[in-house]
Amino acid sequence: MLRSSLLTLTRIGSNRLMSTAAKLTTVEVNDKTGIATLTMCRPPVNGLNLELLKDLSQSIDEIESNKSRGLILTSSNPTIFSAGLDILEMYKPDKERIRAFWTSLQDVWLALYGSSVPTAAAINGHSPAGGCLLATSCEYRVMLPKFTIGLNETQLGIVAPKWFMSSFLSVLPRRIAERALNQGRMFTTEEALQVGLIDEVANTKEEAIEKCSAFIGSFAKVNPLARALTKQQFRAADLQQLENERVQDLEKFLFFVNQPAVQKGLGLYLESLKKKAKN
Ligand SMILES: CCCCC/C=C\CCC/C=C/CC(=O)SCCNC(=O)CCNC(=O)[C@H](O)C(C)(C)COP(=O)(O)OP(=O)(O)OC[C@H]1O[C@@H](n2cnc3c(N)ncnc32)[C@H](O)[C@@H]1OP(=O)(O)O
Repeated sequence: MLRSSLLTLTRIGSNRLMSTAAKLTTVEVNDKTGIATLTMCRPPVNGLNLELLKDLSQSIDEIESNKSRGLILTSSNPTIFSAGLDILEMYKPDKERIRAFWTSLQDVWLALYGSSVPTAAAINGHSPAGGCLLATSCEYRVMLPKFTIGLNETQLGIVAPKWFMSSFLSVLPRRIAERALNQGRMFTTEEALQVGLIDEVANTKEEAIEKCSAFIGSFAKVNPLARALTKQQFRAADLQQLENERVQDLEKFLFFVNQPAVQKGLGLYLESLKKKAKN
């Protein structure tokens, strides 16, 4: 398979480390637990661009087909889980590339939210927008203190599509989810724990991974097929909705993102990020 030819396999202690040639993600399988840790490593902020999304897709597929016992998603950056979609993909976009970009984001969501293996996110840094989408696509979340997480799209003058809302709603009560989305609210770790957006707090990345592993281990005595089918039944309606509307969803995104007012807003937001970075 093409994927195999892109992979290098290294052994670190009892762990197997698989990394893609471009190294935007690594997959490390713990030989004792059989759990795969999928790490995003795209400096400076794990912005989800086309290449990172393609890597994520391939890594999730790899983990599914290797029959790992579970998947833990995390980041190699010590303060940022993911800054969400790379705004440079949406600002003054290239016509063909932006289509591939959005289609890859749909692929990642379908693969992660619909994954047959237990999934958990070790959120070791800030996790706005697309970062929050990835975290809420997993079944369990452990976050480090003093970071923020949420769907802040309305703050940028953009709208979270229905399937972003599905992930959010699979975690939060409807009333809290609706208000937070309308406000574009970012929750601190403590607030996120209080509303149930995350499940646990850990003091270090290692501790977060241990807690994620313990969650995945809680299924050890459950029949894997029964567990996977039960999870998929819970998520089937959300997944089917995007499967049915993929093309319309892409066209809606392209129409929306190409509106002059949206382009202007994205340009101003990028400038503000760059100014902040300089100060
Ligand atoms: C009705 C139908 C609707 C249909 C659909 C319509 C619309 C589409 C919806 C699209 C959905 C989008 C979801 C998203 O994910 S949008 C992205 C949202 N992300 C953010 O708002 C995060 C912005 N970033 C930050 O808040 C911070 O950078 C941080 C992640 C908290 C990290 O802070 P810090 O460590 O201080 O780092 P800096 O801020 O200095 O950043 C370093 C560097 O990285 C650049 N950068 C940061 N985030 C992004 C990004 N998301 N995309 C591109 N670039 C980013 C930042 O500009 C700095 O760059 P320079 O070093 O070059 O200055």
